[in-house]
Amino acid sequence: MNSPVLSVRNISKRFGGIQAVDNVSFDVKKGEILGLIGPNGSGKSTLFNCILGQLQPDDGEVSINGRNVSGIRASDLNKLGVGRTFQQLSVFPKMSVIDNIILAGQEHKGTMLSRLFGPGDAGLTAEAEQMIEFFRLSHLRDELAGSLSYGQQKLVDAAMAFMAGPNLVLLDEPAGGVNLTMLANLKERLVTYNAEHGTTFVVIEHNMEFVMSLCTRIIVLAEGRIIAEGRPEEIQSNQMVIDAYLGG
Ligand SMILES: Nc1ncnc2c1ncn2[C@@H]1O[C@H](COP(=O)(O)OP(=O)(O)OP(=O)(O)O)[C@@H](O)[C@H]1O
Repeated sequence: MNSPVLSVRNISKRFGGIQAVDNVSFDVKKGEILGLIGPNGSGKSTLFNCILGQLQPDDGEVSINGRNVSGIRASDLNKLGVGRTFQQLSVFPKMSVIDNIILAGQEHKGTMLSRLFGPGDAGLTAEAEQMIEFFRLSHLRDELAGSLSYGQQKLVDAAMAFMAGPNLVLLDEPAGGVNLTMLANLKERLVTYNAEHGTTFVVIEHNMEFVMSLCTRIIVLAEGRIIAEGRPEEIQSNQMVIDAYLGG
């Protein structure tokens, strides 16, 4: 089957007088790492939230693996193997790293009340242990998530998103506030996961070095519209993109 993992068709979203996303369409194929870049306020997060069912678009349609998911609840998207990370960290600071990751697994499996009941097991410990090892967090397994450095918490956040056993992961500014050593680690882990599992990523990012070296394709948004699309090297030499974003 050749249908794209993610298909976005004519998505528009307005907030009062602001056209945050304006008739945006694109497809993402299995195994692609797509970067979504653009100036502050260009509509990247709004587009993510429309894709993930956290905002209802005014127009347009989103399909995942050929299935129209417009109007679907965010929690049901998890069950389709869609993971996400947020611009703001979503770890529970007073819980250990392992418990945060197990809990994320419970949520992805649709245990809606898991956050109220706290971490049980639900057969997820072994999976969580593997995820901890994969993200090289074993030495921090039992530490409270809130005691970790910001970069380490971002890795925990990523591990949580990956507990969906995802086909598709949307990462919202994974590099934001992360130091250089951690960044290299994060990028290497994402590339390895992509190569080993064929997982598709869509990444919003302002760190150009990170996004250009991580992604196989880049889409540039400005004022809610796609102004360019191409390979990283094409985007970096695109005059319209330099004028609208990279040049500043
Ligand atoms: N809930 C909201 N209510 C009103 N306006 C909003 C809302 N969310 C976003 N906007 C506006 O929509 C536009 C697009 O914002 P959005 O956050 O999607 O941009 P962005 O590209 O993700 O920005 P950044 O890079 O700063 O995160 C902005 O003008 C923003 O002020």
